[in-house]
Amino acid sequence: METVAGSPAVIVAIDGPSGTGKSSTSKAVAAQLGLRYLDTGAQYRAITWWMVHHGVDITDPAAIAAVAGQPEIVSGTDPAAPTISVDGTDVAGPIRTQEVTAKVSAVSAVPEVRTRITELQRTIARAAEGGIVVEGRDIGTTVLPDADLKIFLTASPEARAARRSGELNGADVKATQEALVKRDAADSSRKTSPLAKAGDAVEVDTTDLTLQQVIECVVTLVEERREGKTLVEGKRAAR
Ligand SMILES: Nc1ncnc2c1ncn2[C@@H]1O[C@H](COP(=O)(O)OP(=O)(O)OP(=O)(O)O)[C@@H](O)[C@H]1O
Ligand SMILES: Nc1ccn([C@@H]2O[C@H](COP(=O)(O)O)[C@@H](O)[C@H]2O)c(=O)n1
Repeated sequence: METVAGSPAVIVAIDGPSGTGKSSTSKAVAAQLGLRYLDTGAQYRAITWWMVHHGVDITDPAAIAAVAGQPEIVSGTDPAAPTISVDGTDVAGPIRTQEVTAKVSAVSAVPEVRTRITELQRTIARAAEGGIVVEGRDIGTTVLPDADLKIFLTASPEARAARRSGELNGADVKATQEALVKRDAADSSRKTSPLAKAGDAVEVDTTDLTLQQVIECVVTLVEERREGKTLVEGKRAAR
């Protein structure tokens, strides 16, 4: 399978805790290299929004599991304009509220929710003929264990909180840090596909890097992987 530009298709998995730069990096890398882009956190937020909107008790995993198959979640994978809708409603704004952010870890820990969303993610990745960058928490470990390249982004909690509070117009950095550390702890300690670095992932600590430096680092890693694939395919063709 080849991309429009003639390069082999690549599947890139980017995981890491909150605020490490997964979305910003993944979007930019995908746009630069002509790949599709999937924000899997947006899908978990979308199903959480649906649960809240339908009055499902978020503290009751059985209640969440019973309706996990109902919402129809559609993700648009253009890195220049990613979209997310639930049952035909554009939820790009509502999924970013404090309420959804506070509840998403509980909903995403329910195994029935993960099975449903993981299937959706694999279907989207399979359909991306030219390749895709998929970002989340369990992409390299569970969703796409055969990805061509796995990256695990990290950054100190202080750096991540400063980035996030900048986004929230100078919100209290300490409170922001506590909230993201709490969410990471919940995501890392759940039983089903927790936030974790895959054994074969390349770890990039972004604490002291600018976003542009991280993007360049990941673009280089993808290009190297593509060159490797071209060599392997060339050898196969020559046999
Ligand atoms: N290396 C960096 N240096 C400074 N700011 C950065 C860097 N990387 C990302 N940012 C900024 O930090 C904020 C969080 O980045 P981003 O949303 O990409 O993180 P994330 O890992 O996807 O977070 P989440 O998992 O919570 O969605 C954004 O405002 C982004 O512009
Ligand atoms: N692969 C993933 C991606 C996300 N989650 C859960 O969704 C939450 C929101 O993610 P953001 O990237 O939008 O911050 C996250 O805290 C996880 O609970 C997940 O479980 N698996």
